[in-house]
Amino acid sequence: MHAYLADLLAARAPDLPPTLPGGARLSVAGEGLLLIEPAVPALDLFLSCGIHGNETAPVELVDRLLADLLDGRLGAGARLLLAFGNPPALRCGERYLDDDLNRLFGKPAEQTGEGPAAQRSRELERAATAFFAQSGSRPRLHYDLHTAIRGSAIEKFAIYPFPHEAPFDLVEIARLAACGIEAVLLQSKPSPTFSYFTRRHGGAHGFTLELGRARPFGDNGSVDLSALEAELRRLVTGELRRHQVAPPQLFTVSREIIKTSEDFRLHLADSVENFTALPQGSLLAEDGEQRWVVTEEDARIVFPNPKVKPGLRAGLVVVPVRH
Ligand SMILES: O=C(O)CCC(=O)N[C@@H](CCC(=O)O)C(=O)O
Ligand SMILES: [Zn+2]
Repeated sequence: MHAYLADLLAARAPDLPPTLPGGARLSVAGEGLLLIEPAVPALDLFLSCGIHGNETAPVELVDRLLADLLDGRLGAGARLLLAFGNPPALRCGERYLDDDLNRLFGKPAEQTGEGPAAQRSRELERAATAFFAQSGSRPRLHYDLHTAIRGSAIEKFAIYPFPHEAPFDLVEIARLAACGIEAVLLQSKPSPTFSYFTRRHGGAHGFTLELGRARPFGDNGSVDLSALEAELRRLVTGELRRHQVAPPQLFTVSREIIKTSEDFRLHLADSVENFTALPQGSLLAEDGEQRWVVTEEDARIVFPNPKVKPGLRAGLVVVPVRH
């Protein structure tokens, strides 16, 4: 772990130079928020990590990129916003403290309240909005880097937030494949997530990336992020490739299972992994009178979690896109 992250986790003030060795300006845009501005950027790249405080592999990855930018081993040819999303939760190694940050984006204060997570989500929204407001005609990318609670039959996958009237972008899906992302889930409705927010309100290609399983700092050696890191390093230097690679598996999100009360029961063992097949006709979940029966052919479960707060997503039912 390098100095900036160590200071952030220890709640010490950062000790940063005003410029990088190559001349790009460096400024602090808030706690865990760094803005890097070269004179003539080729693209605008926002990397966020640690939105969930126990998801450390992406935090270590961004820490490495930042350390190389600071000592000049990596030159900034892109305008960059780096966000370590939830410092208090990172300090505790918890997914979240008062509320799940990634369920608060784009929501009005009447729905989120004024707790620390709600305030942080608004600070992150402001930073992202201000960042992309200065992008002009430059390409805009946001990768929100996560890891999953459960094991997964597909280790590295991405969520493509609902793009409304825009088509799913095949160049950006190919970029994800070049990053080692094996599957992309195409969302069919809006979400209260950071990547949906930057897509909707920042005009960015926003994606959530799931990079293996959530583990503590220093325990992430088993997940291979080398292809992602190589592409991020290219993007940071300002190189925007059009990748010609085999496409990842595509899934559409058929349904979101929303827990409505504490009576919610998910009929899946805790050991069931992401992308496990769901037998057609089986009872997936119940909540009082409501029953979720698997109607889809070839359905899989992603992010099953019966412990979420009522009102939140307790799982996604996804189906493969037939080519
Ligand atoms: O493994 C899990 O159940 C959750 C892992 C995680 O934090 N995933 C993100 C996905 C965000 C999205 O749908 O774009 C989340 O749940 O916030
Ligand atoms: Zn997460």
